Amino acid sequence: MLTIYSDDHHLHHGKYELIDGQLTPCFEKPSRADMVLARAQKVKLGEVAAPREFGLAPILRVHDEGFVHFLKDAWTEWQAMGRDYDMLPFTWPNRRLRQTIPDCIDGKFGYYSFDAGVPITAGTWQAVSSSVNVALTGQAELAKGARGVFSLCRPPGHHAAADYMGGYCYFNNAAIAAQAMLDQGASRVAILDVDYHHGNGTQDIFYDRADVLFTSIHGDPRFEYPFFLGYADEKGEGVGRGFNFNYPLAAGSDWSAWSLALAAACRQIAAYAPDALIVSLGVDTFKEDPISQFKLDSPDYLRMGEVIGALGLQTLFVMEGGYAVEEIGINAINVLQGFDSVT
Ligand SMILES: NCCCCCC(=O)NO
Ligand SMILES: [Zn+2]
Repeated sequence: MLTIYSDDHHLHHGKYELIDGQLTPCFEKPSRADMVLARAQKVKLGEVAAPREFGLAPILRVHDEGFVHFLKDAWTEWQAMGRDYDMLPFTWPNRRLRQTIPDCIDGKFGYYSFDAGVPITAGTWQAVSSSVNVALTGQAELAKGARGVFSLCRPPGHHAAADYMGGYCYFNNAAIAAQAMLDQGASRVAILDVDYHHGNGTQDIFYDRADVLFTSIHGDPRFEYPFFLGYADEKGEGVGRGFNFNYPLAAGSDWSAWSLALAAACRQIAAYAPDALIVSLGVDTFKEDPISQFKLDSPDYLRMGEVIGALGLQTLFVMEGGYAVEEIGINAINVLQGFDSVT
């Protein structure tokens, strides 16, 4: 399987995130993608190609213009205030507060984010732009007829909605790739989000649409981030009703429980008969993941890939989460090898 990868992800390395009441060294760090790339090369998964440049147009097909330009100019504006350390938001427009965009960068950052998991640094803009180009180059390769392509995106994207970032995500790589497929003539695209966390951003982007089916298997939001989306009763709205399926699972879920949800999601995907499938590939479902509470083991990822491959769909895998750095490469590439093993 072809892998699309850019070294530009090294330009984004936040120092701290606010989690569990403490400023904590970022779990979302460059070594994650380095380990996945190393594993792909070690097992000779296939060619590794650099991304092509697609510019802002495909990003603006998904994200709000004000949001995009905030992200583009943020670091410069931050530095102009004499701040040479990472940006982090610290206040958000909650219920009954004005949904207005302040002039002050701290207010703007709060308006365009939903948690304190999105440090912005000098290199963040370049890194997130390249991460989108990695997804779009993968989509372009799929459009040439490839059965499966791996877009090794970093930073990840599935928590990012049209006008807010969060959970280590800035631009929604998978959503931008899905929209590109539709803009190039696809009628229906299915997204399967296997990350441990609900893809609230992806769901939000396509929630009122029938041309993208969103399915997600994740930690139950009653106990797990992102808490405020990802419940089973979220089915879509308007013409999008019936095209959103959430499979929240209890803490401690292992392959026996997780695979049942995967089978259910695959039944929905097969019935939808999409032109292509995008998999938001997070492997923070791993039993040793430091911030997650599922119990999948490395061999389970081979089986995951086999089940996805059995759908018989052209598939773009877009890297999302996974923080057990020693095993992230094995687990992510196991999915792709499992997919490739299905003929
Ligand atoms: N800072 C709270 C947890 C962020 C989760 C990031 C992730 O892996 N999402 O899939
Ligand atoms: Zn995750």
